Amino acid sequence: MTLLDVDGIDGYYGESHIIQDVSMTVDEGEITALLGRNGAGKTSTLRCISGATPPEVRDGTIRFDGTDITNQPPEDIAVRGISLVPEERRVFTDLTVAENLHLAETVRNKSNTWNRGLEFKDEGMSTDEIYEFFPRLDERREQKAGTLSGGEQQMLAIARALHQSTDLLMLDEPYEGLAPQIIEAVENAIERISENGTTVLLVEQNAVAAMKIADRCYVLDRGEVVFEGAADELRANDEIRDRYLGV
Ligand SMILES: Nc1ncnc2c1ncn2[C@@H]1O[C@H](COP(=O)(O)OP(=O)(O)OP(=O)(O)O)[C@@H](O)[C@H]1O
Repeated sequence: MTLLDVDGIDGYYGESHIIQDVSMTVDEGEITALLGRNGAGKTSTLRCISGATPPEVRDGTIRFDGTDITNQPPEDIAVRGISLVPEERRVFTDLTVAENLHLAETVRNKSNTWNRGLEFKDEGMSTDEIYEFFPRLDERREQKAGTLSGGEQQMLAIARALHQSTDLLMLDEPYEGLAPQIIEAVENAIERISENGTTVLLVEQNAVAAMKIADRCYVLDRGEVVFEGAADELRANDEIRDRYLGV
């Protein structure tokens, strides 16, 4: 079943037409990867979906679970079950792991009442569930987030997102700046999240790593979709990989 349906969107930063007629679907239970070089428009596409502005969507439709969410405020989209872990990870470096998680939980509970009567339809993961899911974070509860490794910080950022009820988890370049063996740990975490029933939209420049765990892939170039297909098809397509991904 299609969970997210992006249908011919055009996204603009002021007069710059950056996202050009982009269509993609994300099926429930799958890991979908959105790939492309630096500046291809991956982050901008995620921002359109999450309701962050800019860019502004001037044409086309974004439907989540059948509902039109195009250009809705980000908090209205979040309560429907879409969670975004942005590229910059946004953990509070001076706070401990436990404090970071506590803060995420507090914000979730508050936004239930703040959101003009809108409510998350389910609870997110509890702190205990999160520690079960990420044993590394459990071991480092009292450690300041700023002293964690890059991979651990990424896991903490993902854990914070899962504190809100999440049907679709969108990850913006989770492997950026991580050493290969750490990438593997984050990969494993994403796979377990997927097996646990959460649909994943993974944005990555590291196409090789993303193709390993993705079911379907989209490749963007200059704000346009230039390939869509199964991860195996992309792996077998030397031309597209060479031309748009450099791998
Ligand atoms: N706030 C902004 N105002 C104007 N142009 C922007 C803005 N943010 C991004 N762009 C432009 O939009 C295009 C796509 O950028 P985007 O960040 O979406 O690409 P990306 O594929 O995510 O690349 P990266 O890996 O560098 O994040 C780029 O040409 C960029 O310069």
